[in-house]
Amino acid sequence: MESQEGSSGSQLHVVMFPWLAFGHITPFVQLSNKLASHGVQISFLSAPVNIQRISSSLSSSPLIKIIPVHIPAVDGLPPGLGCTADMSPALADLLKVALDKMQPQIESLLIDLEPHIVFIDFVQHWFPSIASPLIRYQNFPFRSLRSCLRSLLLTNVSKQCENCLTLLLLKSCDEMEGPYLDYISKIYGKPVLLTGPLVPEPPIDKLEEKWEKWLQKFPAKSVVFCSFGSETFLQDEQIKELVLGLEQTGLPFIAVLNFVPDGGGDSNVKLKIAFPIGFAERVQDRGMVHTGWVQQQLILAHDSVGCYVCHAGLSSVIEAFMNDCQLVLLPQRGDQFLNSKLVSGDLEAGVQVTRDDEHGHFNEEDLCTSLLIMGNGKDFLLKKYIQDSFITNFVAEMKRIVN
Ligand SMILES: O=c1ccn([C@@H]2O[C@H](COP(=O)(O)OP(=O)(O)O[C@H]3O[C@H](CO)[C@@H](O)[C@H](O)[C@H]3O)[C@@H](O)[C@H]2O)c(=O)[nH]1
Repeated sequence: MESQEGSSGSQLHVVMFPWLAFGHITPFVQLSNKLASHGVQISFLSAPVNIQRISSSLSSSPLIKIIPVHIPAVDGLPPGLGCTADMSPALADLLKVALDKMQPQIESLLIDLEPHIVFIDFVQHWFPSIASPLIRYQNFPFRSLRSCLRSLLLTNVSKQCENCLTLLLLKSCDEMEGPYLDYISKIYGKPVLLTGPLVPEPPIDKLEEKWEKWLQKFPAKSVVFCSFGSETFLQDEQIKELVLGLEQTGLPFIAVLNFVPDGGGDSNVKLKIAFPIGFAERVQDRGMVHTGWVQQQLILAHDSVGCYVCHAGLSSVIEAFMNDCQLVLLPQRGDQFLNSKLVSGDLEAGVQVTRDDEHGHFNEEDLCTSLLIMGNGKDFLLKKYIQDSFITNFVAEMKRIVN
């Protein structure tokens, strides 16, 4: 444990303000837990509807406080919503409008909280203009914790923001992508602060009985787990190829498939429509298809699971490494393509499914072939002292900046 005092004598206080989507909230939560265990005080801002789930993953440290923020009314946005998981993409755009209307609220919160540093996300383009006169120290990192190296970084940050930001904050480390991080620092002309990969702590809950009973029927490392995170959805045609590819391997599998939240329709019915004829009957003894949330970390940690087919969302990739699962990558959007290239190329720790050049589609053969290939090369993620050193260095850097 680090000293709780910065060299100025006051405790380092960080405000976390992620975009209202769990793919964004999760890494902020993981960073909060790690920083609190190194003596940093955290104020975590989110909509009331997210608080229960956030508090279930935040450690119970007295240094962490969750602060509910009010979602202002916007025409067309039903009251009470505050998370993209519950809404269509059109409503999620209105939620961004609501976020813009939060400026006076956030300004007074900052006056009350007096943080040293605020970590925000890609949507709060207005933040630097309200924060810079208020933050006690004028340097504050401004960047999503997502793995936005590279092209996303260029597109996500508006010019106005880019000029205001003092530092870039990235969920990464030199061991994974050192040369790219140097490149980012160079093209922006700003220092890059690294959190490390934010390897998660093992979950404290137990795997639901339904999954435990099903998984223990199969030998060690034989089951393929397939899922696409919290906000990535396949089209029906690609679902067909995916499940046919899984069938073709002859291996037992769990596939988790979700659909764009549009406020209507039963996902189980949508799933049946997407299946090839006769598929469910043919795989009934060795295949489970599920729609909805699952305990992903616990499934990946199960002895029977040996391979993970996923979208290359960064946390999912790290969780696969942690649990020594082979990785088969099917990136669908944004940084997932870059993560996938990094893992399958530079790190040689997974296999990216071949796609056609025109539409990026894969077929059942492509998936089946990738599933039969192996990868390795991520041992440093399993070494606790290395993971601890990332946060120790990160806290030291923050203290250096605010003093
Ligand atoms: O049924 C589920 C689905 C997800 N998770 C967890 O949710 C997290 C998902 O993480 P990740 O795959 O990184 O995030 P996504 O929300 O799917 O992805 C978004 O956020 C990532 C950065 O965190 C980006 O890399 C992706 O492109 C972006 O889509 C992981 O901890 C999973 O264990 C579950 O526990 N159960």
